[in-house]
Amino acid sequence: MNSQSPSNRSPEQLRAMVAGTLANFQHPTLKHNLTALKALHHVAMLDETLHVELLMPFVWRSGFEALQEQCSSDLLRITGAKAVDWKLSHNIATLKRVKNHPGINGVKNIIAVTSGKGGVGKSSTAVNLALALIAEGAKVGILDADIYGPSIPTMLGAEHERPTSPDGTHMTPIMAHGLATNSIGYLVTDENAMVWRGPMASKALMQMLQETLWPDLDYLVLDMPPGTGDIQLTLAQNIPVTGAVVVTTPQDIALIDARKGIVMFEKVDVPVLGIVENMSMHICSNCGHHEAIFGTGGAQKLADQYHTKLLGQMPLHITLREDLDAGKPTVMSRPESEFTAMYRELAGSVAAQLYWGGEVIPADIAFRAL
Ligand SMILES: Nc1ncnc2c1ncn2[C@@H]1O[C@H](COP(=O)(O)OP(=O)(O)OP(=O)(O)O)[C@@H](O)[C@H]1O
Repeated sequence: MNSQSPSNRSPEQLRAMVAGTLANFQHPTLKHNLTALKALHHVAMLDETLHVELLMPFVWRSGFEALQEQCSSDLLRITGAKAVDWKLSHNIATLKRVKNHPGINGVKNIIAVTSGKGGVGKSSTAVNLALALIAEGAKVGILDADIYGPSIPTMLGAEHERPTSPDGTHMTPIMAHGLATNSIGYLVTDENAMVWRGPMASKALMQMLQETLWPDLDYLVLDMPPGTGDIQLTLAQNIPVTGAVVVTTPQDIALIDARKGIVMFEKVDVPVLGIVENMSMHICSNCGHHEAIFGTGGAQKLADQYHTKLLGQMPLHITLREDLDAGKPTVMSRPESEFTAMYRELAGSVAAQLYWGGEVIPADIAFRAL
C-alpha cells in the first residue's frame, strides 16, 4: 500500500503509477505494452475516483474490457482511489498502402477479404468482420467486389436499395446496420453481372471504389471475387490495399487454393495479415456437440508454412447461415452471442495485425488524397 494519501500525489506520480500497472498488462493484440505504445492519454484523480483514458491507434474494445477486468483492483490498491473511471478513445492510424498508391477519399485503411476458392464463406466472414470492427469501436464500410456473386446486399437485408448520385458521377453509399456499403448488386441484376469479362469487371470495381462518396472510415472491408485469376491479380495490383485476409475451410482442397491466394498477394507485395479458418468445427444446434467434419490443423499448418497468422477459427453453425439469409448478420442481431465474441476477437486480431505489421502515415498526408 502506498503511504501517501491520494490527494497529496503530484499528477506525474499518479501517472507513473498507472503507467507502471498498464505496462504489465499482456494481451494477444499487444506486440508492445500499452505504455510503450503511448496509449495512456489522460490520468486524473477527482473526488477519490481515478480517471484513466486510453487512446488507441487500432480498434481495441475487447482488449479494453480485458484490461479493466485485470487491472482495476491493482489500480485501486496502488493509488488508494475508491473507484476507477475508464475511458477508451480511438484515433485509428492510417497505414502505408501497397506500392504507396494514393488513398481513397476519407478511407484510412482497406482490408481485402479473399479466398482461393468459392463457397468457403468469404462474404459471410467479410460482413461479420466489418460489423465486428464497428462493435470494437471503428467507423467501417464494406465494398462488395464479388462481381460474379454479389451477396452482400442480401446479407445486409438491403437488396432492394439503390444508391443515388448527387452529381451524376459519384454514388452515395447505402447505409446498413451502421456500415457504409456499395455493391455491384445494387446496380445491376445478377444475370448482367455474370457476363462481364475480366477487364470490364476490374474497371467497374475500381470505379465503384473511387466514385463512392465514402464517409470518413477507419476501415473499408473489400469483399474480393473468389479465386486467383486475372481479375483478382489486377485488383490486388491496383487497389490501395493495406492488407489481405485469406478465408479458407479446413479441407485440403480449399487449403491448396488458399495457398495460391497467399502466393498471389505476396507476388504483388500485398501484406497477408493472416488466415481465417471458416467452418472450422460443426456445432450441432440440438446438442452443442462439436465435430470437425472438414478435418483439423490444416489452416494452422498453412499459416506456419507461410509465416503468417491463423487469425481466427469460425464454427459452422446453422444460426450464422440463417441470420445472413434473413439479412441480419449474427454480429449485429446477436451482440451477446458466443459467435459475436469470436468475430470481435477476429476483428481485434485483424486490426492489431494491420497496425503492428504496417507503417503509420502521418495524418496530414494520409487524408483526402484526391
Ligand atoms: N460458418 C458458417 N456457418 C454456417 N453457414 C455458413 C458459414 N459460413 C458461410 N456459411 C454459409 O455458406 C454459404 C456460402 O457462404 P458465402 O456466400 O459467404 O461464401 P463465399 O466464399 O463468399 O462464396 P463465393 O465467393 O462463391 O460468393 C452461405 O449460405 C453462408 O450463409
